[in-house]
Formats: sequence, structure tokens, C-alpha cells
Amino acid sequence: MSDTIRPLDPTLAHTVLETRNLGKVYPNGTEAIQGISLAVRKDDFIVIIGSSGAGKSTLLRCLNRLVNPSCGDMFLNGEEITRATGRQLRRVRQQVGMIFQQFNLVRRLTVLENVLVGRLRFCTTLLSHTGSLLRLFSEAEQELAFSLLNQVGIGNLAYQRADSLSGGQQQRVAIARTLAQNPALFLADEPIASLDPKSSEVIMGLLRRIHEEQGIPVVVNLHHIDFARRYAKRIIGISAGGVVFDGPPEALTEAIIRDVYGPRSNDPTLAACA
Ligand SMILES: Nc1ncnc2c1ncn2[C@@H]1O[C@H](COP(=O)(O)OP(=O)(O)OP(=O)(O)O)[C@@H](O)[C@H]1O
Repeated sequence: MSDTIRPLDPTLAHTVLETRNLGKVYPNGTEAIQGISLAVRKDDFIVIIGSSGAGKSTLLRCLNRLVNPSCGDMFLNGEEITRATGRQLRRVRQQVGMIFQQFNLVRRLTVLENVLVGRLRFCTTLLSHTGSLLRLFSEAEQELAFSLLNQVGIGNLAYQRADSLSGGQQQRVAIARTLAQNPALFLADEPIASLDPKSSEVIMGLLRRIHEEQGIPVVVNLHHIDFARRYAKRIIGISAGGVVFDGPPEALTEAIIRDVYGPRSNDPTLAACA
């Protein structure tokens, strides 16, 4: 970090995560994001929109360091994490929880065990363990996992195998598993892209409720402008790897949508799914 770059004071600005001039160039030369400077505050529920290939996933994956940025700086609660490795990197991934389009559950485990994995998800010996996982966790941890499942409305499915659940139910398990990490920031990469409209409403409503009730900032990548408008407190529009809009849903005009999506903004599917 250069002498001139200082993180915002997180206690004053309520900034949980900050990026300065973040950029990512993949080994094949693709410049996926460039010059992204943004602050995610404690009271943010952000939806990132942009056309396919705009750089949304790359940005989100940089935020929990699943992808290593090529340039720029990142701070989590005031601590520089741009080049974190080892223990510091594991701490970043514990503090910045993430759910995905494909849920990423351990299919052969029960719902309850999947949530408990959230407590130990970076422990490789656990993932090769063959007996009942429940023995590895204290009663208090199992109670916590149950209460998280009740919170997301599927306590009754605790002992079912994860792969016997519907997509919407699996995404709820993924949310409970992420909450079990006790994250400071919750990321969701296209969490409703594989779901029907009704399940999509449930998942977006759940993320928003978790944000409101637990005070966890949330950043969601979405394709659907309609969902972005209805659930976001703040929308960030990405085009060709850069931020072209950052503001409240009310400020997202049709002209700005054209800026974000370019010629594809006339594609009716972009605003569909109501
Ligand atoms: N691992 C990779 N190696 C090389 N190029 C990549 C890699 N991942 C993404 N890209 C490229 O980086 C650019 C941004 O991709 P990214 O997946 O971040 O966009 P996106 O907005 O999330 O797209 P989508 O909505 O289709 O998921 C694209 O040109 C993509 O082809």
C-alpha cells in the first residue's frame, strides 16, 4: 500500500469493504474489470446489474478473493486484504460469505450437515471425513444450525439429503450455511438464475430480510432489472468492466439502462420475470 492510500475509517463511515482502482486481467489477456472504486457500507443492500460478460462475477469474486485482483487495493473493515494469503485469506473468506447460482452444496450430506460445514468450510480433513459429521460438532453448534434452518424456513428438512431438495430449498440451505460463518458481508452471485419466479421472490425476500434484521450488508449480482429495482437499496451498473451507474433504484432511468446494457437493453428478457 502506498503512503498516500489510506482506508476509510470503518467506524466513522460504516464502511465494511472498500476497493480502490480494482482491476482484473485474466491470464488470457481479458481485462474483466478495471478502475473499480467503491465502498460497501454496513447499511447497503446492493444489486449489481450489467450484460453478460460485463464483469459482475469477476468483481464479486474479487471481493472475497476467490479471484485475485491484478491491480488496485482492497480493505475489509479497514484492514488491507489485497494480497492476503494463508490465515489472513481464510479469515477474509470466513468474513465475506458467498452463495452461488448452482448452490454448491455437498450433495450426499444432509441439510443440517451442509449448514454445519459452514462452520468449518475451510477444513479439508472435514470434507474427506466418511462417518457421521454430526459427532464433530457440539450441541450448541447443532442448535445454531437448526435455528438458522428455521430462520430460512426449512427446519423440517434438516435430515434430508441435500440433493433431494428443490432448487429454491437448496438455495435456502446455502444461505443458512453462509450465515453459520457469521459473515460481515454477504455476497450472492446470480442467486436466482436457476430458480422459477416464485422461488426467486422467496430468495430475494429472504436476503433482504436477513439484511434488515441482522444488519449484514449484502451485494447481489442479478440479470433482472425488475428484481433489482424492487429489492435493492442501491444499484451499481457495470459495463465493459467499469462502473457506469451507482445510485438508488429511483435514479435508474431508461437512458441509464441503455448505458449499462448498450444495444441489448431492448431485449425484453432483461426486464422480464415479474
Ligand atoms: N477464468 C477466466 N479466464 C478468462 N477470462 C474470463 C474468466 N472468467 C471470466 N472471463 C472473462 O471476463 C469477462 C467478464 O466475465 P464475468 O463472468 O465477470 O462477467 P459477468 O458480467 O459476470 O457475465 P455473466 O452475467 O454472463 O456471468 C468476460 O469477457 C469473460 O469471458
